[in-house]
Amino acid sequence: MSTVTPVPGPKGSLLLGSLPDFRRDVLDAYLRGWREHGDVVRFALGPPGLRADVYAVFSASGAQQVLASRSANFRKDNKFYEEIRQSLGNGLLTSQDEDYVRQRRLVQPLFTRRRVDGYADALYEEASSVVDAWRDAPGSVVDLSEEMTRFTLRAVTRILFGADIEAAVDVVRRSFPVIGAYTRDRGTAPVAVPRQWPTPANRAAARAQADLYALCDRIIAERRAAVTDDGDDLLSLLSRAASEEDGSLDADEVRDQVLVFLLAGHETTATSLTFALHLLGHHPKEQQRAREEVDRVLGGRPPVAADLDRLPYLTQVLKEAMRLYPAAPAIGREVVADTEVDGFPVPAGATLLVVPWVIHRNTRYWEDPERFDPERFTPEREAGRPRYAWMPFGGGPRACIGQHFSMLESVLALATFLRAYEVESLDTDIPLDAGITLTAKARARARLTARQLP
Ligand code: HEM
Repeated sequence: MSTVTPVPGPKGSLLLGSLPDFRRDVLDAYLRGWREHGDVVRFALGPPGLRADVYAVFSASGAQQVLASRSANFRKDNKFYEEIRQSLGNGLLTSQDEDYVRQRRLVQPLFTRRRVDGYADALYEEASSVVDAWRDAPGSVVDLSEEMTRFTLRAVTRILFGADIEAAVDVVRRSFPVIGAYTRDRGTAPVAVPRQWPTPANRAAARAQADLYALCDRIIAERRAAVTDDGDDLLSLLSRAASEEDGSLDADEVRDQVLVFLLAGHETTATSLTFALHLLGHHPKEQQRAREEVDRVLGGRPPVAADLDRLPYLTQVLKEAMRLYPAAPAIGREVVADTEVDGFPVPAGATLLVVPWVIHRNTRYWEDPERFDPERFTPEREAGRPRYAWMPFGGGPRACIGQHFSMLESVLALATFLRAYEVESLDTDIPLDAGITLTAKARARARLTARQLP
């Protein structure tokens, strides 16, 4: 007979279980769950009779089992992914089975290391135009979150879609937060009213979705009008696949793909960059060390892809920022066969969350976890830690396709920014929003002081 222990967890309120805690501050609810109950925790959400169990995994070994070694037992069939599918379509992030295999095979060539390294010039140009624009910032103060969102969105539309659509910034900034909050709320609600009902939340989400679809259609149409079919960016690749006779991609799939890459390709990296700069702006010593490395390695020349390996301290800073602020704070799955995670039983049909927000703070791997300390990522110290103790990009067969793109973009951008400015953060404790991704809920202001370029 098996001797597995039932999964512990908070009782929560009599009426709604842990749902009010999740609604109030889900990141805090995860952390408290881990502190009080351990590495695998069961949260009961909703009123008795409609209560849904959500299993949360807070250990590196558990994450590895769910995402990699036992990944066949966990699918993207959970409510949260279903909500994303409803809002953003069936692109590479949400698709499964044959659709997924076909889509991934199609876009994979654009994300090989060599190919991504070829985007370095464009990334540097976009980062330089941010640096130029900052010279006119009123009072030399900027909101890092707004600046980084604009930067990453411009970079992704230019590189992946060959488009320069300034209007995209407004539409995306207005629409994605609405979809994010809506997805999170419906994803945890015991019962959600049908999307077609004219409630204020449904109407706002439908409007946001329509605006995003219109934006994607416009990106696709403008691109079609502008070029022949020999482009080699994502949009050209998708359009060619759509016009092939075997119908390997239909028009909706092209739009869904554009939408997913628009979201996944910018908001996440914007969060990493925002918090990397925000943290450096509070830690002048670390900032100075990173800048000295940049000056030493680059001198006066623009950064190139090979500099990623030559800027180890800056990369450590970025990794530490991504540890403290993982852009995907929880990664959801549905359990499809009774199985065990870290020795605890999880039943088929349950929702399961792998939670980098907590794994990145688990004291089993991280001493004094709330402290900003890039030294944690020296090669020696990294080698002493389990692979999944740091996992902002997920892992296993569904790991992030944009990992190298994002790291290259962030390091080149940080090098470009730090070379031109000293950064002083003016806000502490930026409130966070954990919708589809983790974002700053308030401004993260920084005062910039221009430097004499070396
Ligand atoms: C800091 C930056 C980023 C973070 C933290 C991040 C995080 C993640 C995570 C955790 C997953 C796995 C989700 C799951 O297993 O359910 C994922 C998947 C994905 N990411 Fe990223 N991502 C980042 C940047 C990017 C960029 C720059 C792109 C595109 C250019 C991108 C595109 C995607 C796509 C398409 C998937 C789905 C991949 C698949 O299932 O095959 N991401 N990302």
